Amino acid sequence: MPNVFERIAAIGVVPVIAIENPAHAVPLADALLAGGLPIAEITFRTAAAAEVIARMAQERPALLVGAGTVLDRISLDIAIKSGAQFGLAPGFDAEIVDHAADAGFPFVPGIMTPSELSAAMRRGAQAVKFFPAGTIGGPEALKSIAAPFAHLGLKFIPTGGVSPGNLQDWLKVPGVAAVGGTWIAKTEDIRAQAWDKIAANARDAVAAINLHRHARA
Ligand SMILES: O=C(O)C(=O)C[C@H](O)[C@H](O)COP(=O)(O)O
Repeated sequence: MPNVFERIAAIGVVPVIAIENPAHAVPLADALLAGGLPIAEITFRTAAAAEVIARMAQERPALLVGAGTVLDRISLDIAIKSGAQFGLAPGFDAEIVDHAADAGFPFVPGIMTPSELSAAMRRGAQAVKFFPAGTIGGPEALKSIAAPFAHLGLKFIPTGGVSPGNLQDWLKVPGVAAVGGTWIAKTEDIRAQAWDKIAANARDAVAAINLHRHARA
């Protein structure tokens, strides 16, 4: 069984989700699964996050459920208790990274500078979220920042400003395991229960990943 980081890399795209209503958890999971995208990052930006994670984890075990926007130890504990299989944060916080490691919980901290990358690496991170990817300077910025660390095998998940239009450029950067973004399952589409639209977005994203991988094979 591949570990969580390997599973994320195999899927190649992580939908970042802010969902408001726990009743939408299972239909959203089904839309993603129908689109061939068995992963969700449920952010702690809404009060519903823990309940959504719990419902998805219990009722749709085929979905790899991560907790996003984990900004403190309490959220981390709640994420673990709710059944999240991994966690992510937009920034690097050594206390949270250590707490996750102590709990044996796979965690992806956010970084935007070589110093943060270095600190994340020293604390044992295997993968980092490059955030806010577009604003920092796009794929060229990540290429430059990652170059001195390339021999260490660290994996990157650029997030923030990634879209269907630039996804291919991000995937070309060495070390990028997956891309992340909100475009697949937007809060307003979840609110409107636009499950077919979300499934279609998921399908398109998966197709773009596969196209890139076949072109390289
Ligand atoms: O919430 C977090 O923990 C984050 O890391 C932030 C999100 O990943 C970005 O807000 C993505 O935003 P888009 O540019 O709309 O794809």
